[in-house]
Amino acid sequence: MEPTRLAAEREAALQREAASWAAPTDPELIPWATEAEIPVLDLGPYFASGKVDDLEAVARRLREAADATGFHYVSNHGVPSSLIEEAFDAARRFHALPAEQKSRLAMDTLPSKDSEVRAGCGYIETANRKLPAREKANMVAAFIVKREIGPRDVILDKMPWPDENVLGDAIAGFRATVERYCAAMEALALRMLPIYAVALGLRPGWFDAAFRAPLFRLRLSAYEATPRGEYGINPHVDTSFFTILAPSGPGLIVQTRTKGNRAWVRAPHKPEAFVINFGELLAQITNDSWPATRHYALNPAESAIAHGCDGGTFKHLRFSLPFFFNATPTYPMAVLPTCTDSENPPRYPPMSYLEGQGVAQGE
Ligand SMILES: O=C(O)CCC(=O)C(=O)O
Ligand SMILES: [Fe+2]
Repeated sequence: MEPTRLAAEREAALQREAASWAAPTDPELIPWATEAEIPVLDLGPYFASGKVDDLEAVARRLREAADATGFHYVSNHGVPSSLIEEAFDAARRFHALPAEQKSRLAMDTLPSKDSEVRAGCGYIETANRKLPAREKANMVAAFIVKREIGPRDVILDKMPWPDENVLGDAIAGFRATVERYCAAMEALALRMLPIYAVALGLRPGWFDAAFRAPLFRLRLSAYEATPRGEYGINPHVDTSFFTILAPSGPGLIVQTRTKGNRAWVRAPHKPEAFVINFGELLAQITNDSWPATRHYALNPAESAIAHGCDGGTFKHLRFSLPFFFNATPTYPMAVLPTCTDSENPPRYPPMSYLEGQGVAQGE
């Protein structure tokens, strides 16, 4: 079957499957994850020394996390907390702009000459049915930019940035901050690749060739208090290789699969750490041995206030900054040699992100 058809069919199958995930909208019904269920990988020792022993130690932890639950945090990642705060502040200032200004940057109304380059970028308002497209609305607003070096030349310059000349102080420095945050996230993602390679039984530089011109997408999301019975963002898996997520407060719910038993748990908020979600591209090359993380989010502001906490730094709004990280979008990604054998043949033909997950993402 043609790879793109295959990918489209996979997305359709995934949507059907997602409809059957029993994901409670009331966070009170969901237990908090234990430390064992969601391990924190300390990147500090390996990043500081660059030594093989430290690489192998953190890779072992990753392997355990992947086998046990398929989800983890990273701490001592080297991204300054001041930059993360600035990025949250940029998100806050963007979402505080007048609705009329934001609607000029709306994802589906951008000029057609840029529509291919800007597919999936720009502003989506709250109560949208995009990303993911599901029956229930996503009670989240977002501003999305991406960078894709390659034939389509999707550079940050071509993103629908708010006009700082027109909007003045309210948004001054926004683009510079977002670009600095993207650069820091990309550098972190690239530094994490050897850990992923070693955890998968490969040499540290295994992923270098596939990630020469990585595609990334950054989303600045704002969740108002999620009404009862609704989702902030519907249950889904990310299309990425992995996603590095910074939430401003609690509200992320993930499905663990401890000893094969799937269970929804509330991910505790760890301001000093990033959350890492495995995406579909990683699932593809691991022959589904590292499945994409099922997750959703809501802003439990009301329940947080009832429990004597103000819902995070930003009171009633919850912000999150997911950085979706991918290989070079045209690079054919084959199932890894360590994830297949004669009894477990590859489930997927070599397929680039653009031929595969990118189809469902509307690239
Ligand atoms: O806001 C969150 O914690 C998760 C967001 C998310 O899953 C996404 O945007 O893909
Ligand atoms: Fe996600």
